[in-house]
Amino acid sequence: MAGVAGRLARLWCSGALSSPLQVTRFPALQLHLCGPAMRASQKDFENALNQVKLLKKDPGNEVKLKLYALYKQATEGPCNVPKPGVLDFINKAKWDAWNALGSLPKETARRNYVDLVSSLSASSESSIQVTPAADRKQPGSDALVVTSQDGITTITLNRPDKKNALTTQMYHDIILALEAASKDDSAITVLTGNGDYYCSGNDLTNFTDIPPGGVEEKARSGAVLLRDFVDCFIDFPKPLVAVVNGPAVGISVTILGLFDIVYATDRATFHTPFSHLGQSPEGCSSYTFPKIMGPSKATEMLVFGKKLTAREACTQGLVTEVFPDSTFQKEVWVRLKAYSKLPPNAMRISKQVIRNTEKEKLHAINAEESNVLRERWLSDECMNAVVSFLSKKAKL
Ligand SMILES: CCCCCCCCCC/C=C/CC(=O)SCCNC(=O)CCNC(=O)[C@H](O)C(C)(C)COP(=O)(O)OP(=O)(O)OC[C@H]1O[C@@H](n2cnc3c(N)ncnc32)[C@H](O)[C@@H]1OP(=O)(O)O
Repeated sequence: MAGVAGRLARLWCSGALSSPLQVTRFPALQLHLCGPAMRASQKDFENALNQVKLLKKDPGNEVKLKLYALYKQATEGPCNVPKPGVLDFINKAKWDAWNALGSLPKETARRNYVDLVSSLSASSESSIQVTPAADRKQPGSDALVVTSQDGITTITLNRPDKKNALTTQMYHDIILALEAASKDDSAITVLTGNGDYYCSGNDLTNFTDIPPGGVEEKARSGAVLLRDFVDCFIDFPKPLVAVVNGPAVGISVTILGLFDIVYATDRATFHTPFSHLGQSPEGCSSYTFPKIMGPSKATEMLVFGKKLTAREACTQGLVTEVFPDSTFQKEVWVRLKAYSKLPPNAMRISKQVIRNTEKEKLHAINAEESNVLRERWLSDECMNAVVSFLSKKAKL
């Protein structure tokens, strides 16, 4: 990521972004390239600084790095701090982006910052998917699709190119979708994935999006988000079904212990490589997995990262039933449509009778797991694993 941002920033400085394609992608540059010395006043710059806080859509890490670099260049001039160590990957990415601006004059950096923010504000206003976080009722992006039909609300993870890895926005949106589904008139709620994967777990680029408070602050807010996310599954009042359409990794596996039914294609696998990633179990799996499959099988999965096939997961009790991939969708949906016609109140009450005795305990376990993980995220073991993945040196 640092490389891409650095290359982008270097191109920007060199004026090479003047081709029609690049001007379309960064419309703000058009102003900068076509007019001689269009100046940005200090007031324009301050307005842009305020505007950036009001962006409705997360512009992504590359753009944020660029904003950071331009801000530093505009306020302090060329990069004047020592290069961070190789393991300090977030500060190094920021340093790279700033350093790549070379001797770009402060005034030009200010102008570019103002133009970039104004292009972001324009595209953010024209996006119909986005609503302010505070009153967001629908998913904030198309990475999550929620449909309701035949008494079933289906929440579909929709980032097939990224194996449905969960961004922070998606955690928020799943929370909102579950809250809405708990109150709508559907009888059953389903979580599934689009594409060949069910879900590859936490999106590891979540680790690169560091707030001004630094990594500690990120770990703290990550732990709160994790806890809120898992709490929603613990409290979900209606039958909750996972339709596992392909391999599942990390948190998408651990929360299965909180589902009422798990249907899986025979192509699915179940993998919780927490030790490999320097992390520790979440989703209440430290409690549900030993309970479901016994402590030693749970240890193989959660401590040693043993990957289970769908049939193994079914034998261990994590999966309810396995279907041949060729008939998976058809068989599962016929089954679910039939179940959704059962009296909804009776189903809800029966679920609660089955689950309620454990709720308090599960909330306490969730809180503890989230705290432990917060510490883990700050460990060298975890940081090294994330760096390895992001620099394409490691895969599971
Ligand atoms: C302090 C931070 C807090 C943030 C907020 C946290 C809130 C809660 C956190 C809860 C914690 C959960 C723990 C976990 O879930 S651990 C599991 C994490 N997942 C992984 O480690 C999987 C990593 N991915 C892989 O190993 C492989 O991609 C794969 C899944 C085995 C698939 O391999 P395959 O060769 O088939 O496909 P590609 O690798 O080419 O993947 C296609 C593209 O998708 C990108 N990808 C896939 N998975 C992820 C992921 N988890 N995070 C980010 N990106 C992912 C992959 O990079 C490819 O992208 P590209 O096309 O741009 O190269």
